[in-house]
Amino acid sequence: MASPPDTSKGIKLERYNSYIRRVNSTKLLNASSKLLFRATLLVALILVFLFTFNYPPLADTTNHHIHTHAHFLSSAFGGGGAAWEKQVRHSSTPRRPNGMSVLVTGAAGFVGTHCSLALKKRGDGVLGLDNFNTYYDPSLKRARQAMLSKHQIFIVEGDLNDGPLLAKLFDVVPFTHILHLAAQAGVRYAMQNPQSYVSSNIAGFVNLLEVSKSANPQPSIVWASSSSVYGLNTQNPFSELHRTDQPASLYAATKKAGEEIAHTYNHIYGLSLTGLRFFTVYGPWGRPDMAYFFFTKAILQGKSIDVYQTQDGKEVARDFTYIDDIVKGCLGALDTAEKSTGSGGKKRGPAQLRIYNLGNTSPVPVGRLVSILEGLLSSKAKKHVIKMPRNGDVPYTHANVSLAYKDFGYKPTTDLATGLRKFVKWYVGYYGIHPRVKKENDQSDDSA
Ligand SMILES: O=C(O)[C@H]1O[C@H](OP(=O)(O)OP(=O)(O)OC[C@H]2O[C@@H](n3ccc(=O)[nH]c3=O)[C@H](O)[C@@H]2O)[C@H](O)[C@@H](O)[C@H]1O
Repeated sequence: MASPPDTSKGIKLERYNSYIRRVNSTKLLNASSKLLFRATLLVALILVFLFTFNYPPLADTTNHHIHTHAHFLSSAFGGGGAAWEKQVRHSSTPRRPNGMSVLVTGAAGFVGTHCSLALKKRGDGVLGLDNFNTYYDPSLKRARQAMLSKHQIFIVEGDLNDGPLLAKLFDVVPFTHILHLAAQAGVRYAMQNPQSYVSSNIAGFVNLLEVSKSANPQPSIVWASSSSVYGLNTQNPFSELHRTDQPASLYAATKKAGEEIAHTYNHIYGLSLTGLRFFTVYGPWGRPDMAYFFFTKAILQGKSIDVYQTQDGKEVARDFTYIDDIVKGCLGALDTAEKSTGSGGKKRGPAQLRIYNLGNTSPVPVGRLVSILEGLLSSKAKKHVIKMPRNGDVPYTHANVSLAYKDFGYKPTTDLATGLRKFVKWYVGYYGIHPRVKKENDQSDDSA
């Protein structure tokens, strides 16, 4: 009889194999938990990094971001996060039927702040963009930002030259309009820092147009040009038909370049573009680098001011235009802006291309500006009358606004004395000054 086969070796082998399987599966488990741990650590590190640098900032109150932003500008935009996107959407959503959704660049600037408020008050959606640069006191820009924030207007802190950031904004919001006011302003500063004009007014504008032409839908764009484009033009009052090929400053040249660049993007991509030539805009929440503003400060401090006159001893004059009139002009231009005709970078037909003067139609000599301020501040200015330095200034500006009147009813209504009274009232309130400001004829003023 054949003996039964010996199975003891097979059983031993089977036990050994199952032992090996157990050991291997434990190793596998350990390896995968290590991998999971490392991945979690990496995600946590990325999150800590993003929150530390707060980019893009959620609610920014310090100057710290001016520097961190510069650091990030060269790198690609990293995405905004859900809370950030919610703020962006909320701010830009219109609250009236057929309301606009407007991206306001330079929203923490003088004209940007006033226009943002006016748009929001009538039910349009407004998202601000501003780089809070230090060309003039950024704390004034922060104060404007705080005022806008009270009206549920969110300002994204970023630069026009940050392509990924702009693209992200257009991903999140289908803007119907852009009110493009961000720029390097100031005529005389262009001799000190020419590159900043090229960077903001040319490169930044092109970047904005690049993103706009690729957007779907393409927005309609209204943007700030300048009375300075008339340069050495001698015909008066300045009409949009007059020559603008003789700029007297680099500032003017970059604004004129903007007008030509607008033509190109309109021609190739069907972008609807409206340029507004602002004439020396002044008023509450204004720009400290402008003469009416720093004259006020100097007069109150008893310091001397330089009052320019032309080389042949004549008075220099400006068509000073009050901010509320400019805001009406900006809204009128937005309301009459036709849709862009292209989409996703392709033109589908001819689109609107416009240029308008927005001035006051009533030039006032700088000497008269000073005497109005003296009256309002009850202080004598220490005037130092000098020949206008060769710094890009022009002797005289005077707007013909009949085109803006015809197309959107633009009609300035504030004379310089009335506007300066409102400015001085704001100035002394904002800076907490108690001068001997005249009280008579004082009218209530809602400032912004
Ligand atoms: O319309 C514009 O497109 C520009 O308007 C504004 O430029 P300007 O009209 O030059 O305003 P602003 O500097 O306030 O000088 C006012 C007057 O004071 C004279 N002026 C100036 C300085 C000084 O020390 N003394 C003086 O007499 C000076 O000669 C001038 O006659 C904006 O700044 C500019 O960004 C742009 O938007």
